[in-house]
Amino acid sequence: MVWFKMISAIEWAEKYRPRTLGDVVGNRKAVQDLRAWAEEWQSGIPEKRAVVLYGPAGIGKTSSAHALARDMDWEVIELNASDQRTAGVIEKVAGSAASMNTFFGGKRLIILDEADNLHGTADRGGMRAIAGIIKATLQPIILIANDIYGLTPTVRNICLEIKFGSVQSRSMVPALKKVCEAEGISCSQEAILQIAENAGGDFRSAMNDLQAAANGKKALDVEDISTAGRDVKENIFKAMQKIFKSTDCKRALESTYGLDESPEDLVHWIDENLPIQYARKDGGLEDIRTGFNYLSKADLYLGRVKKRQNYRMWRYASMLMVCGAALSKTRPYPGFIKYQQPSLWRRLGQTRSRRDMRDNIASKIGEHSFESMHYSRNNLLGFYALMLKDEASAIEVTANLELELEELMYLSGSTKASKKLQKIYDEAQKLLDTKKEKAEEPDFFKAPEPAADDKQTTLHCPVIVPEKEPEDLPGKTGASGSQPLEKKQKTLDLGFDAPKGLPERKETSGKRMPESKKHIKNNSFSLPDPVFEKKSLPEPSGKKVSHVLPSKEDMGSSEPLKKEIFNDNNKGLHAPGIEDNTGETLKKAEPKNQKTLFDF
Ligand SMILES: Nc1ncnc2c1ncn2[C@@H]1O[C@H](COP(=O)(O)OP(=O)(O)OP(=O)(O)O)[C@@H](O)[C@H]1O
Repeated sequence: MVWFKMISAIEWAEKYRPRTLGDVVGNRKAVQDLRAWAEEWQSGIPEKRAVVLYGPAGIGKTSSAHALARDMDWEVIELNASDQRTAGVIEKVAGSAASMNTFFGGKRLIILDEADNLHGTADRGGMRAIAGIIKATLQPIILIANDIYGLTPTVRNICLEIKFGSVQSRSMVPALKKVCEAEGISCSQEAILQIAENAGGDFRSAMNDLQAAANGKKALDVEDISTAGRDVKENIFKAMQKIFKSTDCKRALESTYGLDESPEDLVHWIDENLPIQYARKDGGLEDIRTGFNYLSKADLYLGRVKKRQNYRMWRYASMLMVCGAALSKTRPYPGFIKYQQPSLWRRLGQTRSRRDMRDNIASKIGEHSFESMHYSRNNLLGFYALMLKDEASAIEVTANLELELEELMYLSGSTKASKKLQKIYDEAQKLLDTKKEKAEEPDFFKAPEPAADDKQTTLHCPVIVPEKEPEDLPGKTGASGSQPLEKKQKTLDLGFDAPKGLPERKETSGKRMPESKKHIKNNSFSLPDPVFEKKSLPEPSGKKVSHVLPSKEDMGSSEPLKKEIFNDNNKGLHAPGIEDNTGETLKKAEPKNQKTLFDF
């Protein structure tokens, strides 16, 4: 039954999704601004090539974007949160859609839903990719976000910001009525009003509530509507009122049962509001003192719960904090009090984004300097901040760490993106682009990087492998013919494909290599560190042969290596060096009954 309700609830919100901008309920100004921006696109490229629609959930942001496309007769390309939205994917999908014209010359609207939530903050590159696409786009782009501050300042600067507010309940009523009529349900005015008010500005919730209440009914009355509020905060404020205004311990306790707060959270609420509520004009602190006395006892139980993981003791903690706070007053405290959220949470919330920023930068520094994030945060942040004082080194640092503009602001201690910082940032981007281009440039001595989807891996070894199969090579026994060719062919990473069947070169370290070092590694003149890995390759017969990869010394000359590789086909296709000096494989050289520490 519950399952059925959930499925059908989704259906109504979808079924009555606004088709045109005229159907969007409320937010008239936002809709107007959106339409005006779209009209600018009809006569060229507007100053702001993208808009960001932001505001709480369920108020019609996504619907408005789609309705606009329908009104303007634009194609839509959408990248929503369920898609994988890394920088690469964004560039590939949105970037190519933005840079190309449509077949018939019409416009194509690119919608990026939940733009403030690109894989949390893990993919900072995604935001940079978006900024790049917006700056150059030939097609209109709409970003949708709940939290405008979830976008980087760079992206916000280049977008037209359009705020969508909560839908007022009086605007919802006529729209909900229409739905009732369309569904053939007679709904009382009070019932509709109740649903609209319960929704707290979220029109999607109102639609879902209406459908849930009307399920299987022909008429809907106010009694059919669940009056349970949606907003948890409203409940906690009511609970505060019951605790501080009455001396009925039972009622006060009951008011906390339905809360979505654990006793550990509740104690913060009481702790915050007790001195506000029991403050006296005559300066008497007696009630506050008694109240805190009970809170400290409740805190002891909370500590024990944590220590012993015995959650049964929560009940003593709750009893002490709630009843203690309610009964500690010696006289009534009438009048309205604005109860507050625990300031500790507020403070943590306020500094959270800055702490996140600091940690993000520290991890970039850590990666760059091969130090831990913790060490970089405590010891290196200051040095890097000093390096920003000089403009030339600031550009280098920004590029090397791939800092975002706001990270640059943080590290340089600036509260706003000054022209100087913007210049440093732009120069760093240019530097990064040049580096990227250089890395992509086909080098005479460097083989092209294998494509991402190409399952080939390469081994670093300057070997020249003939394009043709080594049929005409002397000493070939035809093993390659009998050996099945693997699709995931492994090659030597000196730029050339290795013969089929060569053992795969494993990454010996899990640590990510910085770009600069990768570049050196990819140079065809650089040799890899020797890799002595035992690998088993299937022999044509199905038997396995153990061997190791060639050592650095063995790979000093490409010509003998080439020959050896192909001359050795009859030995199970292994590269030179797979045998040790005695001519035996390392595996064979291992003493069979070698004792280990555990044997003693
Ligand atoms: N202003 C509105 N006018 C008409 N219908 C609306 C409005 N807001 C929400 N709805 C209804 O709620 C559903 C969800 O709306 P929509 O997806 O546009 O919300 P949203 O603001 O983009 O929310 P989210 O941020 O969660 O994606 C729509 O299918 C539609 O039925």
